[in-house]
Amino acid sequence: MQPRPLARFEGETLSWDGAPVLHDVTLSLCEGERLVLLGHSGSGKSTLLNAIRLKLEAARPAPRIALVPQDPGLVPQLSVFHNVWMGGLDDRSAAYGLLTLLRPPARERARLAPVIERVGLSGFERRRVASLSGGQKQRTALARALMRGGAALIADEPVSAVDPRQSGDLLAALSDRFPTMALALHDPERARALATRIVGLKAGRIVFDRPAAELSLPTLHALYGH
Ligand SMILES: Nc1ncnc2c1ncn2[C@@H]1O[C@H](COP(=O)(O)OP(=O)(O)OP(=O)(O)O)[C@@H](O)[C@H]1O
Repeated sequence: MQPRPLARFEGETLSWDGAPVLHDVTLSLCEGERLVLLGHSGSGKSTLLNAIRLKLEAARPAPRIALVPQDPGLVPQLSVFHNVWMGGLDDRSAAYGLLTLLRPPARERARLAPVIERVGLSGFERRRVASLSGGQKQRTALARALMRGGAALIADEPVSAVDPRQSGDLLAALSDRFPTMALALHDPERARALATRIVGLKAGRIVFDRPAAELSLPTLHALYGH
């Protein structure tokens, strides 16, 4: 049986405020795929991820999705624990949310502990996000997505601020958790290791959309040439 497309584009132009960014986009994201977008800064990776998110949100029934935006959208005044906990906010009542904000119950701390450990932030639970390094903030955002879970993950350069040794391990944690993923990455080697399919963007277009195993590193690096 063919995998089911969760999002599909047929010759679409993707724009911001009427200004086209990507032309003639034909693409689908199917269940079970790990789709990685590669291309120069400004080539439209975030634009395409945003369009994929909108398609997923518009589907009926809409799949549960987790997001790791480029600007991670953490609440800096709150602790690591609270920011991660917010990944599951809409699974709980408002009253329970308020209670947890005021005084995290032990069972909630225990529930989050494995996720916080998975991203290497054990011991940082009580630290305010404002006081963290860029990489620690990014790991907090990844833990929030892992906490949320869902059918699909959309992540925009989710490991850009962590060191290369950790980034492979963090991407593995994401692919263990999410059956379907669409990610922007900037590292062709990481992309090849993670992706089932890679989409290359250049000069306002998709220049290739192929299984990762069929793409050589020189082909991927050529995206960044002039
Ligand atoms: N929210 C937005 N509102 C208006 N224009 C936007 C918005 N986001 C992106 N753009 C524009 O779309 C074009 C492509 O940007 P986009 O962020 O999609 O590229 P990118 O490949 O993700 O870049 P980077 O690697 O630097 O994040 C740029 O010209 C950018 O100014």
